[in-house]
Formats: sequence, C-alpha cells, structure tokens
Amino acid sequence: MKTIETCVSPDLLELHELTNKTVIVVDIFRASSTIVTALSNGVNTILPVKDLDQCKAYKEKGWLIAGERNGKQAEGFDLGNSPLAYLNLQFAEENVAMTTTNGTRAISLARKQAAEVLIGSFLNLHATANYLQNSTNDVLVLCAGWKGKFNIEDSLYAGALSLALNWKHDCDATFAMESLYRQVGTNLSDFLQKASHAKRLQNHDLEKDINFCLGIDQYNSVVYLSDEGLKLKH
Ligand SMILES: O=C(O)[C@H](CS(=O)(=O)O)OP(=O)(O)O
Ligand SMILES: [Mg+2]
Repeated sequence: MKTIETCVSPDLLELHELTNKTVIVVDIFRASSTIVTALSNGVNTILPVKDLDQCKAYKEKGWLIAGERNGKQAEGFDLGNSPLAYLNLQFAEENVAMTTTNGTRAISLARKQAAEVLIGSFLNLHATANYLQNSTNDVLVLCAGWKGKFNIEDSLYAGALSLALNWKHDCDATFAMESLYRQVGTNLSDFLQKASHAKRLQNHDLEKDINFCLGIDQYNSVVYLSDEGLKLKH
C-alpha cells in the first residue's frame, strides 16, 4: 500500500526521504493557488525563480514577470501573487517567471531530489488526488509555510489530501491534520480567516484572494514541474 507523509516546513525537508516519491508543494496563500489558477486559465509555463533580480532578467526573453515580497507586488513587475489576475484567459499562451516569499522557494527545494513534483491547492484537490491514485509513487506533501515556520493552511491541505487518498501513514503531522480537516469540514473559510497569513493578507485588502484560494475543486487540473517549468498535465 502507498503512503503519504507531511513536511510542515521547507526547513525540515532534509529530514525526509524524497527518492522515488511524488512531492506535492502547497502554498495555499497564495503561490500554489495562483500557479494552479494561471495554468488552468491558459498560461503556458510558469518558471519558479528564487530572487527578484533573476526573475526580472526573464523580461528580456519576452516572458511576463510576477514578483511578490511581503504580500505586495514587487516594483517593476507585470504581476504580483494574486490568482485573480489570471482569470478570463487574458494571459493565455504566455510564459511567466515568478518569485514569491515562500512558495517558489519550496518548489526549488523539492525539485532537487523528488521523482516528481506536483503543485497542490484546494482549487485542484481531487484532480491531484485522482492522479496520485493512479501513480505507483509514495507521496510527501511539502508545506511552504511562512519564512521557515509552520502555517495552518498548508498543513490543513495535507490533511484534506490524505483523507481524499485514504492511504496508510505513520506521520503525526498527517494524522493531526486529517483530524483537524474532519473537524473544520465545510467551515474551511471561516476557520482559515483566523490564520496568521489570512490576517496578513487582510491587512493588504486581499480578502477576495483569501476567499478565492479556499474554493475547493474549482479546477480539474494537475500541475507538474517539467524541465521547462510548471505545466498542466494533459
Ligand atoms: O503573497 C503571499 O501571499 C505570500 C506573501 S507573505 O508570506 O505574506 O509575505 O507569499 P507566498 O510565497 O505565496 O507565501
Ligand atoms: Mg504562503
């Protein structure tokens, strides 16, 4: 039987074995939700990039550049980190280089050793679960967290995914988050409004982003990391 475990912060990743595993990188507020939304709305490729300067260099190659630091769009960038910017197919067929505070860093760390890297969010929860049911790999959920610390929204996603998969695990983080997700149930939005990151985004008037990121199964999309960047599985 396949297994699932949860790494609650990128800073703890070295404690986990990634060989032959599919790593699901999750950053509910907001990078992974934004990536899933952008690709589901026609963006061709998203390249996760570590720092702002590296990201800016892609402008000269004809790419759009998305940059966020401390919740705000970085100066000189075409886009910030809002999923809402990608609705209505306005960036269809574009390539986007993206750098965010937590999410893009977590993706860079995951790519080093994993057999496969996928991007998870509530927006594509069951599409990702269905894909994993048909794979032979064990799964590690890598929570982007906040600047190396635990956050509740990314870990809660791990609980939701584990319940959807119904695989075995010997991981207390997964066990705890399954229990919490069962309790929270359909009140996900009420519950996560109190999360520290949601409060941070509320301070930037981003309530619409918070609500959007908590929509379950809005997209039937599986997002994976290829050699060229993040793409939709077809
Ligand atoms: O843009 C976001 O929501 C966050 C910014 S911060 O962590 O609140 O500074 O970035 P992300 O990489 O999506 O966690
Ligand atoms: Mg985040």
